[in-house]
Amino acid sequence: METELNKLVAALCTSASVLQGALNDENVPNFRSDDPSPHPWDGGVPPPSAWYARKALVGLCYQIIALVQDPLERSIIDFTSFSLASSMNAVVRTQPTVAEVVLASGSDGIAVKDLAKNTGLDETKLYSLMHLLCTWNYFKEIEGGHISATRSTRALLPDSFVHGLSDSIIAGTAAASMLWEAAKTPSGSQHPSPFSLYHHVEIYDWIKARPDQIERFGRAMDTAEKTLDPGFILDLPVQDLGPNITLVDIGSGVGGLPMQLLKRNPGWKAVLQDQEILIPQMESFWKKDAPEIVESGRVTFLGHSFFEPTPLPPAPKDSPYVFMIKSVLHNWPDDLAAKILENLLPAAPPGTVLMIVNYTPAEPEPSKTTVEEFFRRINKHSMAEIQKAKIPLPDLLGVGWGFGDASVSTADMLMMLLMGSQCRTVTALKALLETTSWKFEGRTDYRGTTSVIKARRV
Ligand SMILES: C[S@@+](CC[C@H](N)C(=O)[O-])C[C@H]1O[C@@H](n2cnc3c(N)ncnc32)[C@H](O)[C@@H]1O
Repeated sequence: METELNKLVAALCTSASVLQGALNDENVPNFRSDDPSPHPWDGGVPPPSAWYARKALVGLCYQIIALVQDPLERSIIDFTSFSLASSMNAVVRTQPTVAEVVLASGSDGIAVKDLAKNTGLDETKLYSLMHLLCTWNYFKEIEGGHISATRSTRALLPDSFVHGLSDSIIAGTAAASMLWEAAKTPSGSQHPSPFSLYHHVEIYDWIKARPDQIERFGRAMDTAEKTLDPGFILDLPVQDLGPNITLVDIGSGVGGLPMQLLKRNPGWKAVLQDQEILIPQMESFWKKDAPEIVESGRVTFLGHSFFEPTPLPPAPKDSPYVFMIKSVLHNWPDDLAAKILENLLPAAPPGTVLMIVNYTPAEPEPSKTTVEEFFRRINKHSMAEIQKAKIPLPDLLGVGWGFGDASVSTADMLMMLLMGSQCRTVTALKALLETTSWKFEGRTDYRGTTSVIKARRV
C-alpha cells in the first residue's frame, strides 16, 4: 500500500539521488557533517538540478517530521524555539566566540570545561547551550562533555549573519511579544510595528542610535546577499534589457550587485541612489573594487531620499534608464511602497522598465507534476531553459518548496516584526502596482531566495 509516508520517503530518495548525481557529475566533494570547511556549493551556484534537489530535501524532511511526530511535542519544541535563537546569540557574544575556539581545536574537539575557560561562560550553563546547539547540529558532542565542530559551526563565527545581526534580531525577538497586538491592525504607515510598540522607537532610528550597528548591519546584509542570492548575475536574462542602459538602483546600499553587472556589461552605466549619509561609504567601495568604472564616469552616486520625487534628469537617448529596487519594498508598508514607486515617475517615461527584486512568497498552483517528473524535466537543462519551460512544482512539496523556502516566510515575518511591512506574493505585488503607474509584466525565479518582478511604466 502506498502510504503518505512511503510517498514522501520515495520523493526524498529521488531528490537525494539527483543531488548525489550532480555532486558526482561536477566532481565536487560530498557533503560531510564533520567537515567544517566551506563546501564549494555553500554560497556558490550549484547546477539547477542540485539547487532544487537541496530545496526539495529540506522541504520533504520537514514534511516527514510534521507527519510522524506527535503534534503536541512538535508544538512545544517550536513554541519554545526562541531557545535556539537565544543560544546562538549567547555563543556569538563571547570573545573569542565559542565557534572560534571549537574550530581551533580541530577534529579532536575540546572539553566543555576548557571551552568555558576560553570564552568566559559558566561551564554548567555552557554545557546546556551546547546540548541545544548539538541537537540542532551546530556542534557535536563526540564524547561526554567533549565538543567538536560540524559543517554548520562556521555559521556562528564573528563574520557571520548571526553575529552581525545579533543585537537587532534579539531586539526583534523581544518585540515579537507585541505581534499578537499589532497583527490586528492593517498594514500601513499609520499603524505601529511590533518593534515600535515594544521599543517606542522605529527600527531605523534604533539602529542609527547605535553606530556600531550600522557597520555590522551592512556587513550582515552583504553576507546574506552573497549566501542567499548567488545566481542573480548568472541567471537573470539581462541581455533582454539591451546593451546600452543606465541602471538606476534605488536604495542601492553600497551597490555590490550593480558593480558585478557593470563589470559584465561594458555598455551599461549606473546611478546608485541611497541615503546621503551612505554616499562616502559607497564611493570608497567602488574606488577600491572598480576604480576603472569610477574613473570612466560609468557610475554616479545620488544621495537622495526615495520618499521625495527623484531629481534625476531625463535619461540620455542612447542609454535609457532601467530602474531596479532590490530588497527595499518589503521594508515598507503598502502606502509608502507605492510612494517610493511613484517618486520615480519624473524620470520614467512610458515604457520604462522596473525590476523589483524581492522575497516573493509562493502561492498555491495545483499541479500533477511528481517529484520524479520535475527532476527528469529539469535534468541537465540550463537555468534559462528551466525559466522558459515554467514547469509546475510538485504538489507533494506543499506550496512552493514548503520548508525548503522557509527563508522567505521567515523574512516575511521579520519585516512584519521589525517594520510593520511584508514580503509580497505576486498577487499582492500586482495589487500594489495597480495603485501606481507601473504595470506587472512577469516574474523570474533564479538560483536565489528572491525573485525578479518586471514591471513597465504605463
Ligand atoms: C535592505 S537594504 C537593501 C540594499 C540593497 N538594495 C541590497 O539589495 O543589498 C535597504 C536600503 O534602503 C536604503 N534606504 C532606507 N531609507 C531610504 C530613503 N529614505 N531613501 C533612500 N534609501 C533609503 C538603506 O540605506 C539601505 O541601503
